[in-house]
Amino acid sequence: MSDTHDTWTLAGRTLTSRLIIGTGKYKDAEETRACLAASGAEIVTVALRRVDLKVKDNLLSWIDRSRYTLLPNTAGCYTADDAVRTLRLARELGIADLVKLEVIGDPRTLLPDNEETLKAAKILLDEGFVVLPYCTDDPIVCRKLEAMGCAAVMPLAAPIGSGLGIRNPHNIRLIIEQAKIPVIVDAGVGTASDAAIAMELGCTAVLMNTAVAHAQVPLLMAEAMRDGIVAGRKAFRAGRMPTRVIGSASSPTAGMIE
Ligand SMILES: CC(=O)[C@@H](O)[C@H](O)COP(=O)(O)O
Repeated sequence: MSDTHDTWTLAGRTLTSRLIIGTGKYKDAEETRACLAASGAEIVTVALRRVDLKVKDNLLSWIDRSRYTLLPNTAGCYTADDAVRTLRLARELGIADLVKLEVIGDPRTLLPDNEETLKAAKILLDEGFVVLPYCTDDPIVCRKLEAMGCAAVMPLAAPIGSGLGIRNPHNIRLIIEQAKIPVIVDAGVGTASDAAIAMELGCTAVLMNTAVAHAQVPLLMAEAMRDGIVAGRKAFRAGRMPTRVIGSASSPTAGMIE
């Protein structure tokens, strides 16, 4: 079955790739560009606070804006005020109105601060930003973010950079069941099977960075993630067979030679 028509929509954009990729932690510009291309991603996210705007050859300049939709993010922000200020700056620089809101609650775990995230989301939505918030895998927080008008919800799989994979598939399932907007698993994916599981659960897309950038061979992992997401999505659409605890013969038993 062709995947050509299995598109999804985010804030009015029609997208084919269900992988959103980060741009941090790569060795250099060449590796960044090669991995982005190999991942097949159409949206790439950039941590605004880590871009050195004083330098001409900065991370932003490595990204072909005619090819990718740029999703500025607020990585490194610990309060709603910080995040809002950072995104206002992005708007002034003409970077984008489609933004990933990330407000971190603690430098050790890098877990999101939901209270500050909700506060920042309200301000940003009032100012006309299209907000994609990173949050815990909490169905209630996701419901509130959706009700406020966020364009998607992005619950974590596990802490940023942990590579632990989906820690609570049950919560992700609950979030998907209730959501009328895209559910994008963000952070903590470690390998292609994690991304496939996210898609098999019914997520709309997956956002990742470290699993590719810190793989032994990042380029190969970028391809593996691309393929894992396609496989997981196909499996979701195909529908898993009913599981059973006892065996069932693969070949028909009728007419079997005695
Ligand atoms: C790139 C980005 O936005 C990160 O803050 C994000 O949450 C990705 O997490 P991983 O690095 O664990 O994939």
